[in-house]
Amino acid sequence: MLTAQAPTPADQRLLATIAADLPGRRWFPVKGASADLTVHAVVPLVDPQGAADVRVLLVAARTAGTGSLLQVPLVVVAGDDEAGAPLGDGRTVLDGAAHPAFLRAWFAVADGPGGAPAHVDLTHVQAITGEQSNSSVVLGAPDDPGRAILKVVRTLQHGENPDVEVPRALVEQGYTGVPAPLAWLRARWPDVATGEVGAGYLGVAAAFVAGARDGFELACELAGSGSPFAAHAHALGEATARMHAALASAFPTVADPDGPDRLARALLDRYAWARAATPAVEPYHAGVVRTADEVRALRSTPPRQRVHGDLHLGQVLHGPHGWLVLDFEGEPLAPLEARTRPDLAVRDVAGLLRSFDYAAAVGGATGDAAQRWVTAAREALLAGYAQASPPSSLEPGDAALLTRALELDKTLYEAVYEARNRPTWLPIPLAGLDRLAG
Ligand SMILES: Nc1ncnc2c1ncn2[C@@H]1O[C@H](COP(=O)(O)OP(=O)(O)O)[C@@H](O)[C@H]1O
Ligand SMILES: O=P(O)(O)O[C@H]1O[C@H](CO)[C@@H](O[C@H]2O[C@H](CO)[C@@H](O)[C@H](O)[C@H]2O)[C@H](O)[C@H]1O
Repeated sequence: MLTAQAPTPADQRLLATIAADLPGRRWFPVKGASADLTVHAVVPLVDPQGAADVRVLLVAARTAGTGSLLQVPLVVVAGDDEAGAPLGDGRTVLDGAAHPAFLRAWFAVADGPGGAPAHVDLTHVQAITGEQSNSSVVLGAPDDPGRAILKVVRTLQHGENPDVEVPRALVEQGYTGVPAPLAWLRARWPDVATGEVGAGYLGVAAAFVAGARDGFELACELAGSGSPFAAHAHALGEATARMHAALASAFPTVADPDGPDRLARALLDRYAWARAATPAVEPYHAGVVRTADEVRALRSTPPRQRVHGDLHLGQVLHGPHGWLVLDFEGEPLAPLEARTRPDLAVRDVAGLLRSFDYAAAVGGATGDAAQRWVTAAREALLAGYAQASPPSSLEPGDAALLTRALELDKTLYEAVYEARNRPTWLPIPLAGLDRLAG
């Protein structure tokens, strides 16, 4: 495992050169607030070919109320390059995430069964440009059967990375609904607030699924053209049920006698967290309290188990053999401990249901047509999930209340996510709050 080093004045100068560019990047976690950026540490990666100078900066980003540690891989090359920023000394600094020198350096020290993919052409790289919180790069030429995709984690945390731990456990179970992890890179660095040194993941590479479509792009396209998504949604419901069964056999499940009370409190806490982050949720307070009261009156909730934690259409791929699930990191805005805790499986179903609202809105469906598209997709997803799950211990009315409460919980989270990351998308969760708690 690598150990981060103290930054040099040259690293602070590198950051100063690119700092103005960072807040505009999709992965930058706090939009619209002025962030104080400093290089906290540097991970020593070296290009084995010595073709360029690789600098992986761990940048502390502080704004009023939040603080993050961001991974910013850079490559410094001699001469001019219009893709980068001149350093004023005849050299240029480039974004490293998709640069062959960074990728060679990364794989030279990564762990895992595919740690040194001699068969993958690291000069043939393509950065993914979708709606993502991290930076993913596809490695290898289109006809290369050993293609991989490397995810460079942008917001770093100490601890296990569920995106490595969970797919590995599922693959060991013989489950085929996730791309197999091939390589991962860990490092030690001091915590920004306490200085305590801990270890965390900088990135993970997985087998690339060729010929697959991002579920969100597919759903937006179908919603926009007025084409149904119901058959896909039914299959996605079935795939989600199979994923939950595999997770329940790979990780412990726990009965939760205090489930209704715990969930009611969690919903109220979520509201308080969201209200502190954005005043836009204020009008829904009474609706949240009402739902929490209904949840508290439930007789029981199902046992808790390991779940995906942030399942939505952007986390699933529609491939030649059906749906595959990605990105087991849970909600990026939540602390790691909360993201790995056993939880209600129906939370993932609620996440997917929310996604249909997003796909209709972003895909451009409007009015009654949008409403019909969303309703058909919702019903099909729930039917597919129920069909492939063991019989529920809940009365149908209680199951519907649980799903609605978890949808409301997710929508409050989304309001914060959008306020921070994509303020122009905030109306999507606010419309959801109107429906669920208006
Ligand atoms: N194994 C894979 N094969 C093909 N495409 C993938 C694979 N993993 C991720 N992708 C694509 O990359 C996108 C981002 O991946 P994801 O793990 O969701 O990253 P993030 O944490 O940044 O949201 C996905 O939406 C998908 O389109
Ligand atoms: O995919 P991530 O783990 O980065 O998840 C975060 O970002 C998602 C957006 O990229 C966000 O999802 C929201 O937008 C999606 C469309 O872009 C939509 O499909 C989801 O339903 C909606 O929640 C997710 O909440 C956030 O944690």
